Amino acid sequence: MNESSSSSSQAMGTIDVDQAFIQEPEHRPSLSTIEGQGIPVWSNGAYESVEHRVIVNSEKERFSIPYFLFPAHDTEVKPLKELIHEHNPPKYRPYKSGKPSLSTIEGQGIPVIDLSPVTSNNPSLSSINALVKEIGSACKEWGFIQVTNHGVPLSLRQNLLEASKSFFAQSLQDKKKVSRDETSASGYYDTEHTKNVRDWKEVFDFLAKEPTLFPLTSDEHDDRILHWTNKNPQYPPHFRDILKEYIKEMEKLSYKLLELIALSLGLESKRFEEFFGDQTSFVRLKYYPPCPYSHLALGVGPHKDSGALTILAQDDVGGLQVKRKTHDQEWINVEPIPHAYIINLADIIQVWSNGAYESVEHRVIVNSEKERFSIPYFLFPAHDTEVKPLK
Ligand SMILES: O=C(O)CCC(=O)C(=O)O
Ligand SMILES: [Fe+2]
Repeated sequence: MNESSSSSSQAMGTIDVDQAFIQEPEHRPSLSTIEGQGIPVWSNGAYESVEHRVIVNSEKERFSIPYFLFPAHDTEVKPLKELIHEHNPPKYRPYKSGKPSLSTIEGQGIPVIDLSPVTSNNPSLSSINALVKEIGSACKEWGFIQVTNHGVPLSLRQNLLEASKSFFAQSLQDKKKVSRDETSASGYYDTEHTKNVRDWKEVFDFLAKEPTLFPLTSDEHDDRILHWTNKNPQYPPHFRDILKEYIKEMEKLSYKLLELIALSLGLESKRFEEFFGDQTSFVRLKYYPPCPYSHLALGVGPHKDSGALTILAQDDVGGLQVKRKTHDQEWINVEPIPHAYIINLADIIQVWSNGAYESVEHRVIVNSEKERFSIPYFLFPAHDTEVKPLK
């Protein structure tokens, strides 16, 4: 099914696997066994592999002896060219055979930092200094942090999560009433691609500032400015109010984080504030439907965030992975910690810090059974900020 027909006629949960969702081999989620890849690929999908299972018996034991026929490890598995023609274009991309290495590991390691020194009353100077140090090493070594005692009311986060679930549970037709369009970057869409591969997700974006000023073109001599406003879904009730309240909390938290990051770099605590007067930040509600092709698709392909930083709430399903910066470059699971926020440094902090703090590659794997919700807040400076290393 091609992309335009899938996006216009069906909700994502029911889409057939599509070339556009298939990840390059090196980006595929890890598999501990190979499934459905030999004959189905060679036959260009004419013969599909079939899901099967073994039930157990309460009284009898059972023995079986499968023989798993695998080709040589260096076989390039792709549809046979005799089976490809105009009416039957290739359905799979080539990949190397062999048992894929277990490419993700359980993730202890991503630092968890308690922000109470900057969220409680009357903190001591020494506790703030210790926190700044902790933030500095987490930024250098990981670029990803989980923070607790961040000051964002739990009830507000839960309300927004519930509102998000109600919104995405609507029919595609209803969601498309607030589709993103050329008049504003705000709204619903389900066709985002990361590095030319379509993500298995739906999103709803809501701008932090109304209007958000954005240049019409990227030409620096063109000073025509767009004034973006938000799409306002009628359902669920109070959606907009909850979003607005949540954004206020994200702003507060982001200013605290910017101060800590500035101090950890040896800068004045308010050094970054001037860039955020007319900020172009936005909150994104994300819905990852269960994916029957979880070994081929990703919720979000490997990428780095392009803003200053991202403050992310994830539910308890898991799926976010970070590429560890150390020599092994392993994908590490970012384990859900109830009520914590995940902070990741993005490209603009990397530039401001002159490379001291790098933005880090991450991705989201999908789950074959469970849906997942997450809420990133992308902190971006004003559109006319000239992003360069601070002198
Ligand atoms: O959903 C997530 O956990 C992370 C999403 C993400 O990385 C992004 O939207 O940039
Ligand atoms: Fe991201």
